[in-house]
Amino acid sequence: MIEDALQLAAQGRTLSPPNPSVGCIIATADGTVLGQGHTQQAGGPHGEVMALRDAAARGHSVVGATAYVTLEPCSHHGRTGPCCDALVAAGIGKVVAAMADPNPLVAGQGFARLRAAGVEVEVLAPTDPQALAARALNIGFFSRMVRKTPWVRMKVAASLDGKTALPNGVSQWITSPAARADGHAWRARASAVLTGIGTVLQDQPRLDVRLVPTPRQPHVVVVDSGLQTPPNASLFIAGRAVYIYAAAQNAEKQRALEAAGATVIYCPGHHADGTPTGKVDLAALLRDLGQREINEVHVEAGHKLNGSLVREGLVDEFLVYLAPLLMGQGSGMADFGPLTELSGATALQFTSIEQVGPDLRVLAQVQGRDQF
Ligand SMILES: NC(=O)C1=CN([C@@H]2O[C@H](COP(=O)(O)OP(=O)(O)OC[C@H]3O[C@@H](n4cnc5c(N)ncnc54)[C@H](OP(=O)(O)O)[C@@H]3O)[C@@H](O)[C@H]2O)C=CC1
Ligand SMILES: Nc1c(N[C@@H]2O[C@H](COP(=O)(O)O)[C@@H](O)[C@H]2O)[nH]c(=O)[nH]c1=O
Repeated sequence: MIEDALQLAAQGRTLSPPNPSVGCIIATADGTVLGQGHTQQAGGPHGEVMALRDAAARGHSVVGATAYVTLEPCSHHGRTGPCCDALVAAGIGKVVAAMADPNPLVAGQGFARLRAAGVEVEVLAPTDPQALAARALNIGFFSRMVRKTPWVRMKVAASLDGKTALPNGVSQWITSPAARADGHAWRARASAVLTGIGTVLQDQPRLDVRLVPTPRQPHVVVVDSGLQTPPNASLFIAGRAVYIYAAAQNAEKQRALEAAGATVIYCPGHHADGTPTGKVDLAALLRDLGQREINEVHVEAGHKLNGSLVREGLVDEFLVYLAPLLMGQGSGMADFGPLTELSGATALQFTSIEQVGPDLRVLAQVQGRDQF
């Protein structure tokens, strides 16, 4: 049942940010499903309430039934009322949860509230594969709650020899239409797509989700020290937030970009001795995005910004599409270093390798990054 609830939660993942997506199945002891649902858009009902409504719509009583949930039911008043109270009021007899909510404001209180109301509570062990899957599903939300910064996933489209652009800047297209559509599905689950001014000027990208259906477009974040983003750039799309992070103020350029719909944020970097770097402070940028309720950041940038993000230890996960091409000369994935010892290399752990069309999709996490 938790497996099915996880699938429901996955369906809500593009919809729910900044909330976590929770799947819920209400069933009898013999496994008959009475109702099911997943979290709707922010401000809308959570998975538990959707499942209770589904059961009511089907004419089922849920008194004494078991609710299988992918996350500890909430116990606080946020944009909606506490799910615990809704489950108790409906007469649910038992809750089986994949994991506790790591949000320090919630952790354990949902279970305590249910138990206090006489509901039996069972929680999977944190090492259970389904508990791990539940954590991965909402990793951006948990990151924001616990670390106060988003989960950063760097997407790269490269040739087999690791090149992301030719020396003249040309990079479209290295990967196949199937891999690009898959990339859009990953954009869709992110709260924001982050890029650098080099990519904006070279590619004129849109960085939206249009190759797969989506109920919501991610915001766009541009790292642009000198406010060089053209006000007529293709990434300005009606109704979508564009955040431009700059290192120095320029009132005239700021006005033009704000007129185009951007929010301009000054975020200058400093060397250890306090002198300005002239570049955007990337760690501060991520903290600021956390405060703006950004859960997952999907990076699609060139080798320079990618290099800074890796060098500063700000990347959690890599989503790399490898095309069956050799490009020889050109830009790599991330310019950092040079290292003199292999012990200084960023150690990763492959978490998934799949073929997408003619390309390979490799997912790798920086070792230890999900230990929070
Ligand atoms: N195959 C792929 O997956 C992709 C390929 N590309 C290709 O990459 C190329 C562009 O690469 P690139 O020029 O590196 O572009 P980037 O997108 O990496 O942007 C780099 C710029 O970001 C700005 N920046 C601001 N703060 C920082 C910081 N702290 N650290 C690093 N950079 C910072 C700098 O400009 P400033 O100082 O002015 O702010 C820098 O020049 C294009 O050819 C494009 O087609 C791009 C994306 C994906
Ligand atoms: N070249 C390359 C990619 N490049 C990325 O896609 C961006 C263009 O996005 P959009 O304007 O929304 O289509 C571009 O600026 C760069 O970030 N992506 C891929 O999946 N495969 C590829 O071969």
